Amino acid sequence: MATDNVIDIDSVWTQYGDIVIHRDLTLGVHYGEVMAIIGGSGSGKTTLLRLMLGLEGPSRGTIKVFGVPLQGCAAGDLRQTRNRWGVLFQEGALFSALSVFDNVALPLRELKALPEDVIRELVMMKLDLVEIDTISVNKMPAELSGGMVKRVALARALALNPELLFLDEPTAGLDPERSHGFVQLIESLRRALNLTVVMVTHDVDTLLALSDRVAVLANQQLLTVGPLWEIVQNKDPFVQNFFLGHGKRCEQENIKDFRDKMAVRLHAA
Ligand SMILES: Nc1ncnc2c1ncn2[C@@H]1O[C@H](COP(=O)(O)OP(=O)(O)OP(=O)(O)O)[C@@H](O)[C@H]1O
Repeated sequence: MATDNVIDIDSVWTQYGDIVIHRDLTLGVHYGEVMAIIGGSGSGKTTLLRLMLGLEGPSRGTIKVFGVPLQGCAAGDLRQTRNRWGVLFQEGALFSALSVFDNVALPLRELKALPEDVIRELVMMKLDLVEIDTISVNKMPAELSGGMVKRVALARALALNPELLFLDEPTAGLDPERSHGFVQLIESLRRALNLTVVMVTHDVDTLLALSDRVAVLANQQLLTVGPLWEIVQNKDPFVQNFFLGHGKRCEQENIKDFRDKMAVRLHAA
């Protein structure tokens, strides 16, 4: 059945031995939205991300990305589908033995279809997008600040012009100023590149700045999903604790942000 979703998670169970991590979880990610996933430690956020990336299979249920079921599809279809998304792993996860340039070039070289001069042009374009200057192109990851590592990793995630971007704790390890700058960069790029974004985060400021909807995982299930201003009104103790002291701010700022986003979309339509 055709849906308006980029990702369809349908009745998914994840189990390790007797331990159930996800119990009958169903969630759809709409085209063009930023879906944030929150939940307590061990609630299964990273595992859910790994399921959406096809790095693990569920014990039961199905996961489709761009309408392609990740389990049981032909290897070629899976490869093609993977080329339509980019991933920013926690801590950047750059290859320490490769320069900035080679890290970003890697997904392009893996296509085995592009000449080196085209790869050079594309890499420089992506590095420019994430505001990395030409002086840093030949640096090794160990020579970069935490903020630069994130931006290079973002350039690599965008190397193949993805339609879908996965972010795992995008601002973890950054000080508030760098975190704010990085969130602004993601927001401007996702608008400019028309991206659908799925992100796992613990950070309320990141949620406020980026999320259209928030999915809350608790007790092995999807507790609730909706826009932030609606989520903060949920009386579940995890939700109340998560937004402790931020509730009113989330409601006020997010309602305003929600209106702004709607105005942009209505204007664009
Ligand atoms: N391969 C595995 N084998 C056994 N247990 C696993 C495996 N992968 C994850 N788990 C368990 O699944 C649970 C959920 O882990 P997950 O990393 O998804 O949680 P999380 O919500 O991302 O937590 P955190 O916020 O602390 O990173 C944890 O109890 C973890 O120990």
